Amino acid sequence: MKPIIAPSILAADFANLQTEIELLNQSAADWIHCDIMDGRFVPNISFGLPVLQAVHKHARKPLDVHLMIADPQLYIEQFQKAGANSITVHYEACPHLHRVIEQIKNVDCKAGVALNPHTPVALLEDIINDVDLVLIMSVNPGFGGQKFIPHTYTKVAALRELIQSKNAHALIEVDGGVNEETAPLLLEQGANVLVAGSFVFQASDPLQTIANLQNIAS
Ligand SMILES: O=C(CO)[C@@H](O)[C@H](O)COP(=O)(O)O
Repeated sequence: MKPIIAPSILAADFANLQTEIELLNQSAADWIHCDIMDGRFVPNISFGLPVLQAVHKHARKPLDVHLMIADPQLYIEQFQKAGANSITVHYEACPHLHRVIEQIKNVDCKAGVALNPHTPVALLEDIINDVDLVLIMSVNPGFGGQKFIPHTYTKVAALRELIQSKNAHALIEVDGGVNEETAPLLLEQGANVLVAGSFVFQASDPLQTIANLQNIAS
């Protein structure tokens, strides 16, 4: 099966965001990945609700919202209203993760949980049947254009095993340093969704780059 490709607009030209969204509309991208950073959970600030609303006005693909924020439970309804189709919160930011996942589902969004590079997949054992996707960070969250952490391959394989052993249906999404070298190996280990920022937006031909990612045989 072809992977789901979710270009991350963190790497887009924010001064020409409408043009960048139109480009993704014309591309083979399946989702548009939106990275929300608050300067608290991660040491960077990206954009928030008004920008997401603006993106939603032009986007013709589902918005995959990745909340890299502290206290995400306070903002779930607002992000859904701003246009999110899926909302992913960090395991490390949610002492009451099950409750937040329910909150996301109650507003009819797909619910995801993200793991930082140091957080083991095994910690998801008791929540894996409740989530629609698991996002494995393959860089430390906060910045685009970082070097891929190779241990991610093992984590993807471990997550695939966990999902199979629990008869769960969560998608495996990988985010950070995805490119033509890392993508085929990630798919081999069982990844279903590839997030790519700089690899897409810094390419000379972003449309072809997205199509190539989607056509990698796993
Ligand atoms: O969440 C993040 C960074 O925290 C990612 O979505 C990055 O935006 C991916 O960027 P590249 O590594 O593909 O440039």
